[in-house]
Amino acid sequence: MNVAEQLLSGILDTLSLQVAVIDEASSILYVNQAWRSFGLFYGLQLDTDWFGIAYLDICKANEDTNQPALLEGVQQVLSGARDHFSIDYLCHTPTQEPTWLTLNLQPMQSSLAEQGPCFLLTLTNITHHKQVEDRISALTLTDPLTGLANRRRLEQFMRDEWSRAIRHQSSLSVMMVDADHFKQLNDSMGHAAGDDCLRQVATILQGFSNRPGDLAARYGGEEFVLVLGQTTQAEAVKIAERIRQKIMALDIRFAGHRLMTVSIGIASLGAHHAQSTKEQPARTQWLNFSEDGNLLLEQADKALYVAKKQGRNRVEVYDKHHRLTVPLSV
Ligand SMILES: Nc1nc2c(ncn2[C@@H]2O[C@H](COP(=O)(O)OP(=O)(O)OP(=O)(O)O)[C@@H](O)[C@H]2O)c(=O)[nH]1
Repeated sequence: MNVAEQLLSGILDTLSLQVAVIDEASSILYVNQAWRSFGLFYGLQLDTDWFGIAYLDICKANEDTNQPALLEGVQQVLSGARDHFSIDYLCHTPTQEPTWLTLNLQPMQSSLAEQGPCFLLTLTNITHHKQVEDRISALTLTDPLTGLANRRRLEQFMRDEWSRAIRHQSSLSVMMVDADHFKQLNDSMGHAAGDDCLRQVATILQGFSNRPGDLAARYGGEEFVLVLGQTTQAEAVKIAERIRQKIMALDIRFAGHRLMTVSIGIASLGAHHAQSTKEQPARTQWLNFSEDGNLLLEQADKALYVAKKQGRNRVEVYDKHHRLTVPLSV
């Protein structure tokens, strides 16, 4: 090795990036030290002979990399169908915490006379970057005051739960919970005490969001939403009553001796919304609901409005006061 070759080899072995060079048949021609070291996590020795092993075979033998998008991308670069391929994947080794890697593959500028075209393959550890991304994404979906889901998260969740309920023809209930006379509470106790009350209401709602299909969210101001998957209207009414009682039991008094209470509006998607007719069987009607979870939120809000009008500190359901007007697109 001349000086330049020694330096180059030193540079490649100093990189924390895993580097390999493969040929058109995906056979490995070279791996650097970081690549060998990562092999240790799979129980391989540092002096494992990688030369000649087909990289695509390694990918196919491993659950993390045996995915159509990855295999196809690699094959496309090797066949010249594309000039670059990159993919992120989660890598599980037997001895290490799961690691996120970015795979990059591209043809090299120079090729070896006897090997034909060569391709540079790099694997970059992006675990830290992914963790930060997850934290940021969690923050953008959380209400900072109460720690509940925020409106953006609620809207995502509603879309998913709505389509799940339609797909499985299961029930789904949504309740809108609004603190009564909260302006007065703020005015008499101060904004900080108001914030504390909102946190206490949030804790109670969170306590009723126990299953994967449930979500407690702050809708805005002193208004909250509780989504209850696979919950009928009758069940939701019972839960809402318990919530109303629990909030009264906090015994928060303001403006003289007024007790803090909440009004609750409920809307549900359930079998009774899709009664069959001669012309159209129930199933067809169900599937004809527009794919929009916002409908339930709007209906719950209307029921809440009725609860407020009827004197507050009460639970109202949407279809008790309104005929359902879900459009059936026939
Ligand atoms: N402390 C506190 N108050 C808030 C927050 N967000 C909204 N509010 C207050 O909540 C009050 C809501 O007042 P209104 O919309 O008039 O409703 P209300 O007084 O509860 O009356 P009803 O809903 O009709 O019973 C306003 O005074 C807002 O300033 C918050 O994050 N913290």
